[in-house]
Amino acid sequence: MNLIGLDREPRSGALRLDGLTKRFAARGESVVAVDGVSLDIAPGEFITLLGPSGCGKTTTLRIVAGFERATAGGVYLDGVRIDAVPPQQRSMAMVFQSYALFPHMTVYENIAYGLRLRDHTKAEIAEAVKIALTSMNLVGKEHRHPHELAGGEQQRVALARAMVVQPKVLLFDEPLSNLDAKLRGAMRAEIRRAQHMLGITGLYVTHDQEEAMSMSDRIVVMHRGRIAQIGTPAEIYLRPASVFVADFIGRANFLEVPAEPDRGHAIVTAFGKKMAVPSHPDVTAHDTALLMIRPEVLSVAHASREGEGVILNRTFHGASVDYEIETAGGTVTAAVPAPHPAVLLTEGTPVTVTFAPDRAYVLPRR
Ligand SMILES: Nc1ncnc2c1ncn2[C@@H]1O[C@H](COP(=O)(O)OP(=O)(O)OP(=O)(O)O)[C@@H](O)[C@H]1O
Repeated sequence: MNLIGLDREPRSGALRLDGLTKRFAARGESVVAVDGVSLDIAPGEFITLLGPSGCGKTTTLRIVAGFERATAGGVYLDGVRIDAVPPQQRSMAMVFQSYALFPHMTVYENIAYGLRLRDHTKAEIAEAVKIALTSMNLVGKEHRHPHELAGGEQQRVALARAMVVQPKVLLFDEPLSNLDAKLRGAMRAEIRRAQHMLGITGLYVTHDQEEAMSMSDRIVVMHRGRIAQIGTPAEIYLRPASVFVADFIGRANFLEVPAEPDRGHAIVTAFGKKMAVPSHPDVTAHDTALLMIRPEVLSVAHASREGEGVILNRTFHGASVDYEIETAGGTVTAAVPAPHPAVLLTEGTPVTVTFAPDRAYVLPRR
């Protein structure tokens, strides 16, 4: 998208959060919403703040946008501290869950709004809006008002309006929560495509782990105002820094096992077999640790004699089947690709339970 205002240097948009802390006074009590958050975001990177309700992600985003002032710490854009810069002068644009479109303006006027506030000719604006309309698949809708559009279309207008002014940073506050699941999937891809094409840095807030995983270059998992882990989606999913992260990102079985550390691995016994499993560095000798096995990592097969477990329950999901299995180490869930109906295992079936050790992970119990 070749929009106007491409006068900024191509690799700008480096964002630094340095020890951000935010305290709110609520009913005579002090609430620490954000607690020493430090983060470096590279130009053009797409970062997601992910965490449960109340973990401080929205407050962090609002501080970056300038809607909220940090109690301590600072925000830097391309090395310049911007805490005192008003929101509209930060070279950032925000996309909200509620779309926040101007209801009395047409699609065209909504998208053109930010450009009209700047020094652009009518022809430049028309050209930029046309490109934005095309790229967001809104051609033919330019004369409609927001209430004449579907939710997904409204969000595309909001996105076009934010991008057309060529900000250095795009901020997203749960922008897809009001859309149905299928549309959400399509919009994730559209947001990523547009953000990548324009090379704009993206900071995205969500509590939806699947959304974070499918969109982000890196995910920042937050817990009680602090960063619990920063990493690529794969790092966070496969090598979580804590039980909290493992549990929050997707589903996980946790088996309590004695563990002996051994060069980045831990020697554990699971389902009657001794094995070396990749291990968190904080697992120490003689620890009782937690062996994390994602449900899709477990293989289940009918045992001709006594197996490692017995099927307690089966849930058919279409593409996969969940089996709840009682084992000596506790009840585990296995998610296996849906087989031919004749091969579905039934309750009470004795089964063997196996997994590839390098697809599991040992965490300290803490
Ligand atoms: N204006 C405010 N006054 C008092 N407390 C606030 C204010 N804004 C947020 N908080 C508190 O700060 C904490 C973090 O809130 P925040 O909205 O940042 O979390 P969140 O992770 O975005 O949650 P959600 O997904 O529910 O929006 C919460 O305990 C919240 O109640």
